[in-house]
Amino acid sequence: MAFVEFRDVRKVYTMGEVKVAAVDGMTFDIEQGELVVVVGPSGSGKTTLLNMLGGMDSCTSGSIKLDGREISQFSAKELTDYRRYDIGFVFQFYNLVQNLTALENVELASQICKDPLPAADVLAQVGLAHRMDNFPAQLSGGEQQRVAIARALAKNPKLLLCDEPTGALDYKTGKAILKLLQDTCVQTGRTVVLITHNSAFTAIANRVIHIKEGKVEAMELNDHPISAETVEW
Ligand SMILES: Nc1ncnc2c1ncn2[C@@H]1O[C@H](COP(=O)(O)OP(=O)(O)OP(=O)(O)O)[C@@H](O)[C@H]1O
Repeated sequence: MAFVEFRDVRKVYTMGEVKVAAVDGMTFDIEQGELVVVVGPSGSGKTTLLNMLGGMDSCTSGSIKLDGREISQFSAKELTDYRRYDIGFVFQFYNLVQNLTALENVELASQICKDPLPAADVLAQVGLAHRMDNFPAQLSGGEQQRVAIARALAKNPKLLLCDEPTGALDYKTGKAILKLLQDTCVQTGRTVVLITHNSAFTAIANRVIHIKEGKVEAMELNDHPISAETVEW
């Protein structure tokens, strides 16, 4: 049994008379400790896939399992617990609380989960030991994204889900964030899923899932991922 199992998953949105199959029969596995890049053009269903995996949206049919548990059958209460305890999210636009310091932003997440990691330690891990008492407005975009990553990691989640985490950053800063996500995966064994439209990112992954028009077009395993430091786009 794989750590994550997607089996013939569909998500159909209905808008009046029109039905859109955002995810149209996807099947794939993810193993624990992998850095997975899900790549596909705009509108191919990446965010929908991530939202279902993260328990933010339900599937119309099919089966989604994480660590042997059938997410797709969860009640609303079970989904709340799943999002709270099992999943760390990183979004393109950081979503930090502006009137809390970096440390307080991370502590906020720790407060809602069972087995958090110490907020200050995680901030140090992402290279922000010297910026803990700063407010988001006093931090650069890359630093804010590091706080957001620390916030997600402090929950000690089973899965770290990242939706275009470098989308709002310049080239150099984006690369540093990719490196941080790759290091997190290699050094802590955390399973990281990153969605992107940038096919250059596939070179750093252990597993690449190519999606197109709501379907898995191809899946590759990469025995020798390159360091995020050397990736070019
Ligand atoms: N809540 C919704 N209601 C109706 N249609 C939706 C909804 N969410 C997504 N869709 C449609 O489903 C399809 C897939 O969308 P999704 O956001 O998953 O793609 P994406 O690959 O993440 O795109 P992008 O890279 O542009 O964010 C699109 O055609 C989109 O318009």
